[in-house]
Parts: sequence; structure tokens; C-alpha cells
Amino acid sequence: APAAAPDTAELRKVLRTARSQGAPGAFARVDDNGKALHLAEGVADRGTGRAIGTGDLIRVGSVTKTFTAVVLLQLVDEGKLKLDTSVNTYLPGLLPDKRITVRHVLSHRSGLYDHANSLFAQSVQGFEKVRDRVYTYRQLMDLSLAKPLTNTPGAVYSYSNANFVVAGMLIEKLTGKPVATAYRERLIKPLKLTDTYYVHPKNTIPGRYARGYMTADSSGRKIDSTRQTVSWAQSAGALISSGKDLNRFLSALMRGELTSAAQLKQMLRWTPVNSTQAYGLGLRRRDLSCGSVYGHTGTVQGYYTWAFTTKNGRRSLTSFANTSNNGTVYTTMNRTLEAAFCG
Ligand SMILES: CC1(C)S[C@@H]2[C@H](NC(=O)CCCC[C@H](NC(=O)C[NH3+])C(=O)[O-])C(=O)N2[C@H]1C(=O)[O-]
Repeated sequence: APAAAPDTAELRKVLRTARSQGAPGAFARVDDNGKALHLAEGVADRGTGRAIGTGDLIRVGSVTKTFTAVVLLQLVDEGKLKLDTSVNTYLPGLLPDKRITVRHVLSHRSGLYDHANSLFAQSVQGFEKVRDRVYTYRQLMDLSLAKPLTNTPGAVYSYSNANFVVAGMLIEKLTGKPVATAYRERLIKPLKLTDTYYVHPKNTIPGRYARGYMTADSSGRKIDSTRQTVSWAQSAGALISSGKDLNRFLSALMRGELTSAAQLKQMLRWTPVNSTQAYGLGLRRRDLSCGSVYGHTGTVQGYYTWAFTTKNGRRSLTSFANTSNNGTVYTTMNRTLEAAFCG
């Protein structure tokens, strides 16, 4: 079970270490049984020197996948689709193998090739090519389907952003509305997530936000990567949010406020990733020294995010660093989970 209280000293040490390893700024917000803890080190903006704060809006990357999965599970509750039915039943002819089900897509077991691997083989050049591009879902699927399936549908976990492009296509087909409407009507408004936006295809961030600085492959030079459409990801990674909102969303999810108990149970059926991690439906499980936590991580250029909560949703952590393509910072920031939950 989680420790009595988060280890604030250790959290601060981790954030300071991340800064020393190349993150211009880093923060951690813990919501612990209604009490909020705010820690921040460094800057949100290298140009102005403005200090980063836990209230800064951030690009959350693949934490978007959890929002997308919850919308689809709400549609299951509404009888609009079934998890073990072929994707091609709802999107005729989309996928090359009719054995790929909705559940395979949401648990990264479809075998669909991750088009991000091609786009970002060269980190900075790849990013510069796509940062202002606007893709259709069809164009993203063409990028993925240009390569063969990586595995037999359902056989193994193989992470692919293409899965949550398909999930977005399912939402738009089954609701008849853009995914932005589904996020807003089903999650953002009901939970009053006032810092959460799906602005695609715009490349700007509203309000007060952290600038992001990706790290170049060889030189380690920092490039301001704040301006981007994240159109290569969309329902797989384009949400903008804040620590407060992500903590609120994950807590509500695990308290059973967003889906039926039956669909939350489906979300928590695990495919092993490694000895301390597993993947459910759009949800990661991280096994810590004091127990498991549930949420998602996110990486878009210049933005590293961790968002996790306890099984009962009473303690949630969002930690963040405004850099990317920096494995040392990533490994360091992973330590915010033990500090926040196991003390
Ligand atoms: C599985 C992940 C880590 S990667 C996946 C998704 N993000 C991406 O696929 C973007 C990858 C390129 C990011 C870029 N890296 C490179 O260009 C490397 N050549 C950088 O670090 O700025 C996301 O978010 N997910 C993370 C997740 O789910 O935690």
C-alpha cells in the first residue's frame, strides 16, 4: 500500500537531478486525499527565464491514449461496439487482417506498425518535417499499413501509436462527431478539466504553458519544439492538459466515475510488458516497491509526462520535464513514482 505520505525531499532531489541532466524545467504535482503538493524546479521558458510551475499547461503525449480508451469503453457501455469484434466490422476494409479486434487495438496487440518509428528515425529532422503538418487519419493509416504487421493479431504486446489512430477513427465513426467533441462532452466538461484541450490541427498551446525543448541526437543541443500540431498522433497523443487535470481524470477513472464497473474491469485486464509493467486497455500498470499504480506516460518532442494514480484513486501524481530524447532525464524522472507513492 502507498506510504503514509509522499517523500517531498526525494521528489525535489529527482527534479533537481533532472535539471542537472538537461531538463530546463521539471515539476511534480501530487493530489493526496484532497491535499495538493506542488514541486517545481527550473524554467518554463528559456528565453524569458520564467519559472516553471505545476499549473503550467503541457503537451501530454500518450496520456491521451487513456482518454481515448475511456471514450471507447463508454461507447461499449452504450452498446455501440464490442471489444472482441473485428475493427473491420465498424470500419470496413480498414485493416489488412479481419482478426484484429477492438481489444487488440486498445492493448497494443494488433501488430499494426508504429508509423512514428519511420517519422522519427532521425529525431530533429523528422520532427522539423512534421511539426506543422496536418494529417488525415487515412494518411496516418497509410503510413502504418505501408509496413507489414509486426505480429499475429492478439499474440504479443507491441506498442504502436497506430492503434490509437484506429481508436480515434472508431470514435468518429460511432459518434458521428470529431474526437475533440467526444473528449469535451464526455470527459472535459463533466470533470471540469478547465486546463485540458484538444486543439488539433492548431499548433499552439492556450493560456500559460511550459515551452518544450527536445534534445538533438548527437550534439545534445536543445531545440524549442513547443510549436507543433502533433498531427502525426492526434487521438494517440495530441491532448494538452495540466497536473491538476490529469490527476483529477485518473482519480475519477479508478473511482469508477467514468465507465461501468464491467468496462473498468476490462481496462484492468493486463498484458505483461516486462517484470514490473503491464498494459491494459489504454492504461499502464507500474509495479512499485509498495504496490501498483495506474496511468500512462507521454513523450512528444520537448514534453515528458508521467501521470499515475492508486487503485482507489486517492493519491495521484503528475510529473513532467520540458525536454525529450534524453534517456538520462527519462530514467531520473521515472523515480518520481516511487517518491510520490512509496515514500
Ligand atoms: C512509448 C513512448 C515512450 S513513445 C509513444 C508516444 N510518443 C511517440 O511515439 C513520439 C516518439 C518520438 C519522440 C522523440 N524521440 C525521437 O525522435 C527518437 N528518435 C523525442 O523524444 O523527442 C508516446 O507518448 N508514447 C510513449 C509512452 O507511451 O510512454
